[in-house]
Amino acid sequence: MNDEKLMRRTFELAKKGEGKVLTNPLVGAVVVKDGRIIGEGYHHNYGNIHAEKDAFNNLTEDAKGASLYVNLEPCSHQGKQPPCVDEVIRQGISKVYISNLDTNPKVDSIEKLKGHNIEVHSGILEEEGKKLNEVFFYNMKYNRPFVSLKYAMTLDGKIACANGDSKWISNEKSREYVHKLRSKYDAIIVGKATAIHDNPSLNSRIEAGIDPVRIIIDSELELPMDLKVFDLESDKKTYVATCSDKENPYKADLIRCKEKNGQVDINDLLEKLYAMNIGSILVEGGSHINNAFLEAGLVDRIYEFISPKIISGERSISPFTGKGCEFMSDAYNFEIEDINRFDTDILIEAKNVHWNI
Ligand SMILES: NC(=O)C1=CN([C@@H]2O[C@H](COP(=O)(O)OP(=O)(O)OC[C@H]3O[C@@H](n4cnc5c(N)ncnc54)[C@H](OP(=O)(O)O)[C@@H]3O)[C@@H](O)[C@H]2O)C=CC1
Ligand SMILES: Nc1c(N[C@@H]2O[C@H](COP(=O)(O)O)[C@@H](O)[C@H]2O)[nH]c(=O)[nH]c1=O
Ligand SMILES: [Zn+2]
Repeated sequence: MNDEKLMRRTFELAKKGEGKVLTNPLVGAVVVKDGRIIGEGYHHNYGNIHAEKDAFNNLTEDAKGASLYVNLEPCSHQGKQPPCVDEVIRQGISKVYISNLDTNPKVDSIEKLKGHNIEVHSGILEEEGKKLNEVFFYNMKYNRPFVSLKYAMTLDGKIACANGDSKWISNEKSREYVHKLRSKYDAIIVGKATAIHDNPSLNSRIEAGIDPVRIIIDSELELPMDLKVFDLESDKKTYVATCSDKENPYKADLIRCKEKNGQVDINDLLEKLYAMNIGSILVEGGSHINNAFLEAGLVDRIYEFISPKIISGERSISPFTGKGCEFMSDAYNFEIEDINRFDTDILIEAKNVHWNI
């Protein structure tokens, strides 16, 4: 087994924590002795034991003289968990292989490991490791949640007919993929009109799906009481983000936000969500909410499903509304990251050029 293969195994293990580690990183660890794996582990969920400790707990033999493969530099600070670096030293590990250094300013363990005569090799599959933990690295660098927009659009660039009907634009395979996306994101946001018109459940309806926290943006507390999101069996909560100071009429908690031009201030909402430990958000429309995020410079990625249908019409709804750019030089710039087919649909994933990790 070579180093890259073992590092890939740490990635696989790390992914088991997807949707559960919140603002923590996804981390997997493998302990190898004489060419054999003698322990594996991962960071299961926020606040819980770290990957290295989990791997040591699963050892089938003594780790003295073994090598540790871990996709992120072992932590060196006392957080919700004790520093992993001390446990690595205590176990008698002789070599540590790392994909990415931890950009958490509290973490700095390389010199300590070397000081204990432990050989350290970092940067193994560094780019893959970064991609795996892009949300964590983004959170560390920008101190706010990572935001993706998702919408399904016709060939002529519409997300709904003029009367608001949009069921369905994308096909079943595309919609199933959205449930996988929902499992990966900590929270999902929709606007008031989408909540009223579509009455969505905003959960993840696939096998082993993980529900995100649900947030509806409703400035004046004017939603009907019988929405599905208010009566959902889920281990995650539904919130209504508002700038009204009226009493809460809903079977859901309120997130009271600042007001901007008579509506919910999106920047303030994101600050509050980050303080609630929400590291990643999937915004599922509609066009006013999408536009509010775009204009606030808060769209980090777009998942655009395109379905080969045309509805035309001046009043049918586009993915983004608002005044729009006056000149092409004012356009928001994105970079295509990936293109995939789901039967008859295609999915374009595009990243805003304005961030990097
Ligand atoms: N094909 C697709 O992928 C999707 C299609 N859709 C379709 O889109 C349509 C709904 O879109 P749309 O009408 O644009 O409505 P939205 O769902 O975007 O909701 C807009 C409302 O959100 C409230 N709001 C609160 N704060 C803000 C803010 N800062 N900026 C903007 N809005 C704010 C406003 O009402 P208030 O101030 O009173 O609270 C506003 O009228 C539906 O027909 C739906 O079917 C929706 C999602 C996905
Ligand atoms: N999950 C993880 C690490 N996470 C690091 O520790 C921080 C969280 O610490 P705590 O509050 O104690 O859970 C997190 O921000 C990141 O820097 N480190 C590791 O050695 N291995 C792990 O598996
Ligand atoms: Zn740790």
